[in-house]
Amino acid sequence: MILCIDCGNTNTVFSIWNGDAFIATWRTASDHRQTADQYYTWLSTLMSLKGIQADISEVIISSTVPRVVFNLRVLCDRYFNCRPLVVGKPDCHLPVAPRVDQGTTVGPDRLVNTVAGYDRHGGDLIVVDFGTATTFDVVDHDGAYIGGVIAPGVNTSLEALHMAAAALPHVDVTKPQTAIGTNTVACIQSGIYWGYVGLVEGIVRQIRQERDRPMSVIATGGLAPLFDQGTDIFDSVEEDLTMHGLVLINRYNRDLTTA
Ligand SMILES: Nc1ncnc2c1ncn2[C@@H]1O[C@H](COP(=O)(O)OP(=O)(O)O)[C@@H](O)[C@H]1O
Ligand SMILES: CC(C)(COP(=O)(O)O)[C@@H](O)C(=O)NCCC(=O)O
Ligand SMILES: [K+]
Repeated sequence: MILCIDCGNTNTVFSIWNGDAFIATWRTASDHRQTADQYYTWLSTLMSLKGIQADISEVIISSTVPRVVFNLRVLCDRYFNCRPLVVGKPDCHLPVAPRVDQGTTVGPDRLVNTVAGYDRHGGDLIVVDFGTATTFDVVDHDGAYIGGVIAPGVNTSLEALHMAAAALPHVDVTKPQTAIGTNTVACIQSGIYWGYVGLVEGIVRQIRQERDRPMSVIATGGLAPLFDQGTDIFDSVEEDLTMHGLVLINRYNRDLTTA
């Protein structure tokens, strides 16, 4: 079985691929202080609760938090007796190289989303990922990542507003029925929700204008389904997109070494 790990700035998601399907997915807060032993205790408990035998033979990691990778490597070495494939490292190959400014490091999550999106939809694609940051990845006709957009994430913006304004509480993001809020919480929720709907629609419009061709738009990340309710800009919402990309990249690299 393959263990796929997607570490974002807020959450780290572990999924187990049995060769045909993901048989389990678990989430923990991203924290570089979490040790290999802590990961394993947590993971093995959840696995035994689901009755999953621990025959993990391969691990692939995408991490937007570089410091987390060290302990994840120790986890693989100590408990799964394998060397993980880490997206973005020189020994992890991608089907198509990104075309960006020389010296730029593209977030591994964005590279993985590109591979997954291209596999499912073909080229000329925009992938919107609602994470700690809201990112837009532009995928060329041949599957290359050619750049995109990084905007503050929905919860990141809410937190910044709460921190900066003495009288504004922390609120949870939901879809308000109306744009006009009649109390403070409703006003903030409207600003965030309809503000992000406008941000996504505006950026997609701008990208399409620059590319001057039809482009599909797919959304992923924890908050994608909520925002999908307020716009018809998305052709699909795919919560498993990053995990799907990790499986593809793992297979691609395995095929290269056995070829
Ligand atoms: N289903 C959900 N409902 C509400 N908030 C969510 C949900 N899933 C994720 N979030 C929030 O969205 C933000 C981004 O989460 P996530 O996609 O895990 O980010 P990252 O990949 O950057 O770690 C976080 O603040 C998280 O708490
Ligand atoms: C933009 C990101 C912070 C998004 O990370 P996330 O919201 O998934 O935690 C991450 O992809 C990153 O650190 N990127 C490096 C710069 C770039 O992609 O151009
Ligand atoms: K992400």
